Amino acid sequence: VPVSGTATAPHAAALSLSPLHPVVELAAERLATADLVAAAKWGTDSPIDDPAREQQVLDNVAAQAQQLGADPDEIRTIFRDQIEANKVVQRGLFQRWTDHPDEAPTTKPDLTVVRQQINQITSALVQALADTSGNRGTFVCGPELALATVQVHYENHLDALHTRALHRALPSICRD
Ligand SMILES: O=C(O)C(=O)C[C@]1(C(=O)O)C=C[C@@H](O)C=C1
Repeated sequence: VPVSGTATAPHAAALSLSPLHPVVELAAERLATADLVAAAKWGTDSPIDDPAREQQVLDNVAAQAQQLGADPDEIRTIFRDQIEANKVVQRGLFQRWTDHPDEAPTTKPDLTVVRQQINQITSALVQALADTSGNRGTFVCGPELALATVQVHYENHLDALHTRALHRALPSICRD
């Protein structure tokens, strides 16, 4: 079944009824990195909130949007939500690890390496957003977003925390 025109997104091949599936899938993949970020920061002086890094992410996505002919301000707004959602997961995990120290991570990923991974997903997500610009402005955007969210939820076996965060990531995807 031919789906949306997102040949550049690696996961666009997934069978889906929703053209927004790649967008929601990449948002979920970006949220999955929050587990690694949290593990990298746990027990260190690095705070969950890093405004300088956020600025860097937002400036990068705006520049990429411009190159793709997408609206930089719209992409910035969408990524403010991706970042807030990422922090929902990080805070949730810190709380869990504080309450249950036996569940805390025993290995510490390198934050620099994790951020390179985030950069790749971020870039693929900007591309998917540019590819679906038309879809995101129609009256069926909401239903298509809801359908893709249900599908990604089941495909990725999201737990309650990541489900809550995914919903935090999506309010700015549809234009109206
Ligand atoms: O890179 C980090 O330190 C992260 O926590 C990830 C991230 C993001 O989503 O890009 C989220 C929160 C921080 O304030 C900065 C960036």
